[in-house]
Amino acid sequence: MKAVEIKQLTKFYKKSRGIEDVSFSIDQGEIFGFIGPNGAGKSTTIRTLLNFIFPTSGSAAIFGKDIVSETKEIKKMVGYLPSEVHYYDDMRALDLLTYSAKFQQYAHTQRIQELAERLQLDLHKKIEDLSFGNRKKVGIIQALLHEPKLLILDEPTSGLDPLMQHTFFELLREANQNGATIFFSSHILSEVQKMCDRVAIIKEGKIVQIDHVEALTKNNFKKVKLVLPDHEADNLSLEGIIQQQKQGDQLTLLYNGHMKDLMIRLAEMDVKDILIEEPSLEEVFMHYYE
Ligand SMILES: Nc1ncnc2c1ncn2[C@@H]1O[C@H](COP(=O)(O)OP(=O)(O)OP(=O)(O)O)[C@@H](O)[C@H]1O
Repeated sequence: MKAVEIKQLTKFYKKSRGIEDVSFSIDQGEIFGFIGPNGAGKSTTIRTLLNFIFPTSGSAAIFGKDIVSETKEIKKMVGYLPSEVHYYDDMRALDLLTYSAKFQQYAHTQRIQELAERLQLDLHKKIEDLSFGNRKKVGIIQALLHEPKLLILDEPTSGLDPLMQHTFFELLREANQNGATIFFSSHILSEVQKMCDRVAIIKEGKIVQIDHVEALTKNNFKKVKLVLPDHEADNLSLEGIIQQQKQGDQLTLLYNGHMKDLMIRLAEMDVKDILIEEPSLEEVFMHYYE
């Protein structure tokens, strides 16, 4: 059974497009990245999965349960961190989390304390007195508290300082080692590259690519840095060059053609130095959006 199975899911807000014909699945135990620019449809997908909004057509299941008719069962298995955390401002963080734990039928006072300590959150402050980042920590604790089988995280690191991001990723890895599946939506590609096994790229409401992070960055593309003398041209024309940029005496190419063709072309040139490396997910990703 898949942790998440989405089949031709479509959501229109009246006439405007949210997502269209989205299909993919996430295996149990996977850390799955979901990336795309603003307005691509990441939150719409997540909100539909959690039954906050109804699909226009298509279907999806979480651990075999239908997202519309069996949402109650799904909620027990899912920890959700929204991109923006809104709470009752007048409550203390501790009271809110204790209330939330009771709601989930979990009396986990010790776990609340433990997570708050690791995230350096003062539980005795009122929500309204917490900074954006500290509110986010309340959301993280709430999502992790009942040790859910699936964690759905929408832009989870926004507002966290680098040290806290590190702690947060540690907590996620621990949850994953204990069996949790993680669905990680983000537009910060470096963190998706660091955390995720596979990634789906969404653009204008449609999935444009699904692959292993490693395959996306390793198999298809190479980043080629050439140092050229002044008399060489500022650009290179060769099939397979996706992008090129000249800075000083350095020409950087994003290339997905045959290596041999590139070698033959370079052999005709006066190349002073060359470096061939794997592009970052960001460099590959940007290409999908041009
Ligand atoms: N409540 C709504 N009413 C009408 N249109 C909406 C609504 N919510 C989202 N949309 C539209 O649906 C599309 C997808 O938006 P969505 O918020 O899912 O994108 P996103 O990938 O999460 O973007 P971001 O990274 O900015 O959060 C956008 O064109 C957006 O304008």
